[in-house]
Amino acid sequence: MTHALAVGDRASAQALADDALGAPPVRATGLRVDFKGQPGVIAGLDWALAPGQVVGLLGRNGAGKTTLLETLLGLREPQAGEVRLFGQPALLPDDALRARLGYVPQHAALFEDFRAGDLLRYFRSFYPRWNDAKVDGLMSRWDIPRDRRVGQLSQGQQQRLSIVRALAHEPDLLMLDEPVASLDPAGRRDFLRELVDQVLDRGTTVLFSTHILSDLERVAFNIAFLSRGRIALQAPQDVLADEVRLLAGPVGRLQAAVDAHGGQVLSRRDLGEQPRWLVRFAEGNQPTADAALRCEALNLEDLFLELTQ
Ligand SMILES: Nc1ncnc2c1ncn2[C@@H]1O[C@H](COP(=O)(O)OP(=O)(O)OP(=O)(O)O)[C@@H](O)[C@H]1O
Repeated sequence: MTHALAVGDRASAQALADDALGAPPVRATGLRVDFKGQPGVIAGLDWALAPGQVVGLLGRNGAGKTTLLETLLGLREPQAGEVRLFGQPALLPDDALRARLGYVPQHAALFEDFRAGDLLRYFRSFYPRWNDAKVDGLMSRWDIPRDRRVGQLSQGQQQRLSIVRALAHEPDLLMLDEPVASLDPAGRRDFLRELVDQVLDRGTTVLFSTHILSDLERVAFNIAFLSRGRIALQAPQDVLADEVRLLAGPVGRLQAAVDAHGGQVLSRRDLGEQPRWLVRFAEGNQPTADAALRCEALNLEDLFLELTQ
């Protein structure tokens, strides 16, 4: 007879296994966040990020991306479940763990009256490590005047400053909430290059939310789709392109194709003129289209629309 493990048991069993293998940067177990009148914004999420992974988090407005990032970082207490960062409870970080974390919130509550340079000096005092050369390089490359008050910087400059602040102490885990929303295309490209460098140089684990799919398409990030409080799908982009197909045709044909090719149905719309299912097949094992069955690969935007409806 098997027994379902309670979340607490599962979390501690997982913690033991993590300790044996080296704890991952992020491990969420049975995570649940409810808001008044809105239960299940995060709905029993089990998720982990591997060291050095760079994950783009996608989801519609209100899907819960900010809530998820805040909860993963221990800034918001979940109604159920647990988050561990490098094996430590996210809600009880010690100074050493704090120094390993970097966060760029969606609306940076930067100190408006501080001059940009003073703000960085202030944050510098909190961290055992601070890369002055990186800060100087980014401040001049990104054109942020050090002597201007933060409140007088443009939105894009404030966002850049927030990114500089988060990169300066060389965190091992970096979470960014729509970090490029106010950046121009050149700034976005430069930011992405910086992220990639950070990962290549230091093996930083990065999780960032974004709505700008074209940026993701340019870099081979791992993509995670948040929908209905869970990660509906996560894979590197090339794997998504190779393995995920939209099938359209009569339900019987769709089921037959899934059965014959061992597909995993990710979403299905059976109503309407032509039912269509989004299905993941092992590489090289996709059904072929015929007169009764349409079978097509999707670009990131179409995949987003199908998965996050
Ligand atoms: N403090 C709060 N109190 C009540 N409801 C909240 C609170 N914060 C978020 N919510 C609700 O939880 C849901 C998820 O919000 P969240 O900001 O996490 O979404 P998001 O995916 O980051 O959205 P966006 O893409 O628009 O930034 C929304 O419906 C929002 O109204």
